[in-house]
Amino acid sequence: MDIEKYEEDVPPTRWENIVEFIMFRFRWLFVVPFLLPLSFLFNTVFDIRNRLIHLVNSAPNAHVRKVNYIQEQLKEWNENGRKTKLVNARPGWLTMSFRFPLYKENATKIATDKLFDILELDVERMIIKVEPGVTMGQISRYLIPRGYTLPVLPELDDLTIGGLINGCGVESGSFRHGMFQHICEQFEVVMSSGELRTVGPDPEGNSLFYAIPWSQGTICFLTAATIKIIPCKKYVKLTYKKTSTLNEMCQSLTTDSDRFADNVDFVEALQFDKNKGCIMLGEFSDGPDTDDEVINPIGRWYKKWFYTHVEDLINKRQQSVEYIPLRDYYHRHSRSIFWELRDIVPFGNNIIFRYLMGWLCPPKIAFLKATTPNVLRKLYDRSHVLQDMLIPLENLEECVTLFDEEVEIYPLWLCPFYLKYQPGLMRLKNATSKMYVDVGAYGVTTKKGYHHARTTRVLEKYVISVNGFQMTYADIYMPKAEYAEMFDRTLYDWKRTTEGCLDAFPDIYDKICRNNRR
Ligand SMILES: Cc1cc2nc3c(=O)[nH]c(=O)nc-3n(C[C@H](O)[C@H](O)[C@H](O)COP(=O)(O)OP(=O)(O)OC[C@H]3O[C@@H](n4cnc5c(N)ncnc54)[C@H](O)[C@@H]3O)c2cc1C
Ligand SMILES: NC(=O)C1=CN([C@@H]2O[C@H](COP(=O)(O)OP(=O)(O)OC[C@H]3O[C@@H](n4cnc5c(N)ncnc54)[C@H](OP(=O)(O)O)[C@@H]3O)[C@@H](O)[C@H]2O)C=CC1
Ligand SMILES: CC(C)=CCC[C@@H](C)[C@H]1CC[C@H]2C3=C(CC[C@]12C)[C@@]1(C)CC[C@H](O)C[C@@H]1CC3
Repeated sequence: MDIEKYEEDVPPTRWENIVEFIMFRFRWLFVVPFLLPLSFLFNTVFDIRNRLIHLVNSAPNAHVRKVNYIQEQLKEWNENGRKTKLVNARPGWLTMSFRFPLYKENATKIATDKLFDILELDVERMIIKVEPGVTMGQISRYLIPRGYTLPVLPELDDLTIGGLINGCGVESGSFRHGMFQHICEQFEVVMSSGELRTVGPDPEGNSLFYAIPWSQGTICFLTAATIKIIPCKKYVKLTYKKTSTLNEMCQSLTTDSDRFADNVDFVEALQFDKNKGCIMLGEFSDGPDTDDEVINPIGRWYKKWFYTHVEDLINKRQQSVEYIPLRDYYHRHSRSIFWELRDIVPFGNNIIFRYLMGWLCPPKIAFLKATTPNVLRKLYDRSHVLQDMLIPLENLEECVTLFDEEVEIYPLWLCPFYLKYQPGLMRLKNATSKMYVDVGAYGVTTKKGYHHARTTRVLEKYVISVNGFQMTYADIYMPKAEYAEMFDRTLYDWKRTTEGCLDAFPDIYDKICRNNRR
């Protein structure tokens, strides 16, 4: 029996329960009048700034200066005797996870957060070179009007290149192209010595190239990444297919996740309860061929939240087809922050609210994070689930059944991705590339018997047993030895030893474990 004690074991007093309830139900009183306008203002100003930078093309010159500054910081740290650990300066409230890093408190903060510009687009080599602070929203806004896109472009606007490479990234193009790390061609990095290096999959330097993904900035600082681009079209022709049993979902998703299929560019599924689900197959398209076909610009402010639209469609028909503007498709889960906004602004999907205030949505995730009151954090600590488990597709049925038994949060996000056999932390144990699926559970659970830490441990143990991986932005309770069972540390440890990282950076486990995050 698991007898470990956790913070969440102390039950809230009656008074705390009442305050939590009020804060949870009425948080919108702060979010709607304050955070929505602030988010809108911030996004507008940042967008104007980016357009100006592109116009004057100052980013490449500024990049050299910014990298020099990082090197100077590291030189000084070396001269001072390498006494502290190194971390990125990006403040905790800006990052895409629920937690704040405690490990940054006494560390030396290196200024990678000043690097947030697009450096170069080369359509002959079909690559884009970007700084690590560039976000998915910035990239899609820049590339799509020029006729290109990233093969894997994760949905939330504020995810950064640095986070998706040093953490990980997955999206509906992943069934064909793999994870975010698999579309990267080169990394420009600064080592703890201050040395600037460019590494790629070619034999010279490839071990460093393969060691960086998932390493959470514990080997070197990423200062730029060169990423593959592909041509795109104006629309995605999206076919929604209802599934009526879990078994049907698993069978169909397996058949549909065919990375060699000519007419499928995106695969994603939503499971709405134990039985009902929807598989969505997307294809790049120039638009409808006939007048009967529907264009649905789902990103517009007055449109229903995407996941509710999907559920409505499958409640009416077994199969439907729509044409969605490409950028609207990529950011389909942004407006409702997957399904998190329903708890924060409960009337956010109401038609009147959408028409009047929808254009201000969504609130910036970073602002929500920075302003989460402590009382609410306690409630979230006890009953908010935020987990992405990456498991072989063949285990999907038992995994969803386990999620249903343990957390019972719907919709569940199901995103198949191709996992290449490659060196690095995500190395496959049986040396064969195969189709995996991300099972994502986001939201507050009311499941009886749910215990934030113990339930997560149950899920973690299951994931290890099927050679799966847990996304490291989420709460991780497994001990270090289990982490080393889940992830292959061979290359990582070798690189850390030979590149002088041991005294320079925290160990990866010390960055991701629950104890070192608030
Ligand atoms: C591109 C690249 C370049 C590299 N270059 C170098 C280099 O130049 N120099 C260097 O030192 N390292 C290098 N490494 C790191 C290298 O992966 C590690 O040093 C690793 O320990 C080498 O082990 P291996 O390849 O023999 O076994 P692996 O391929 O790591 O072993 C596969 C699995 O078998 C197990 N295993 C291996 N041998 C045994 C055994 N005898 N008994 C039981 N289990 C076993 C391992 O634990 C592992 O789970 C490089 C790695 C990469 C990816
Ligand atoms: N669809 C998807 O795939 C989604 C993914 N996510 C997760 O969110 C995270 C990304 O969020 P984001 O806010 O962008 O990133 P974060 O700032 O959270 O960074 C994630 C990790 O990467 C490290 N890192 C970031 N930039 C650099 C750099 N330039 N050099 C070295 N290390 C770096 C950070 O180090 P340090 O701790 O020192 O700051 C941190 O450990 C990822 O972990 C991803 O898995 C979340 C939602 C959706
Ligand atoms: C698609 C994948 C792989 C992951 C999606 C994860 C997101 C749903 C979460 C990442 C950061 C989370 C935060 C919140 C909701 C869920 C995420 C966006 C909050 C906005 C929830 C409310 C809190 O007060 C603040 C949280 C900040 C982080």
